[in-house]
Amino acid sequence: MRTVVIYKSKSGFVKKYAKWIAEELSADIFETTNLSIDKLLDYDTIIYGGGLYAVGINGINMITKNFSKLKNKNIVVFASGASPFREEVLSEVKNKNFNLEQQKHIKFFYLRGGFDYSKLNKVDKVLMKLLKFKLKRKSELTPDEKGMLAAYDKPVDFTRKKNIEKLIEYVNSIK
Ligand SMILES: Cc1cc2nc3c(=O)[nH]c(=O)nc-3n(C[C@H](O)[C@H](O)[C@H](O)COP(=O)(O)O)c2cc1C
Repeated sequence: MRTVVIYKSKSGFVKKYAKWIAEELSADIFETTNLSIDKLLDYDTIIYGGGLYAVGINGINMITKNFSKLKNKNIVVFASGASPFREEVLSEVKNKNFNLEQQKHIKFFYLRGGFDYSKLNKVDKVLMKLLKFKLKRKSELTPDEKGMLAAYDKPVDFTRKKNIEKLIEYVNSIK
């Protein structure tokens, strides 16, 4: 069975997971930039990884817009956000990014990434500055919000190789 890992990563967290996953599965790996959808047709299992940006999975259109071409494949998607894993977050992400048919077909995993303000592009820096401003004006902050504020000054990296175990187990089970 041929497996490919494709990913889109802004500051490197998703890239790190994508590399670990590809190594573990001896799979091919490509960044999605300039990658033609036809290239994916050579594979039986497609693993897509993208960062979470306002609950949207970065670049997921590549899978969802081409779903009719890909639905005879095993599709696995992982998203990496700065927030800790929570069931509610998982459902919110699935509902925002996939329609019902896609939710049934696509196996989804959340692999916690990190946050590094210094690596953001200009637009994301502005967006995150606005969020910082909003958080600073709140009278009470949740522990996650406090963590987020602290991360502006000191980058956080929650990527751990063990986080990929369930995804690897799943892919090996469909081989
Ligand atoms: C503009 C912006 C929006 C974000 N939105 C979310 C979010 O909705 N949920 C979350 O958990 N993390 C969010 N993050 C954090 C990123 O998902 C996190 O840094 C992720 O690890 C990025 O992976 P990448 O650098 O490989 O793209 C956001 C970051 C930025 C800059």
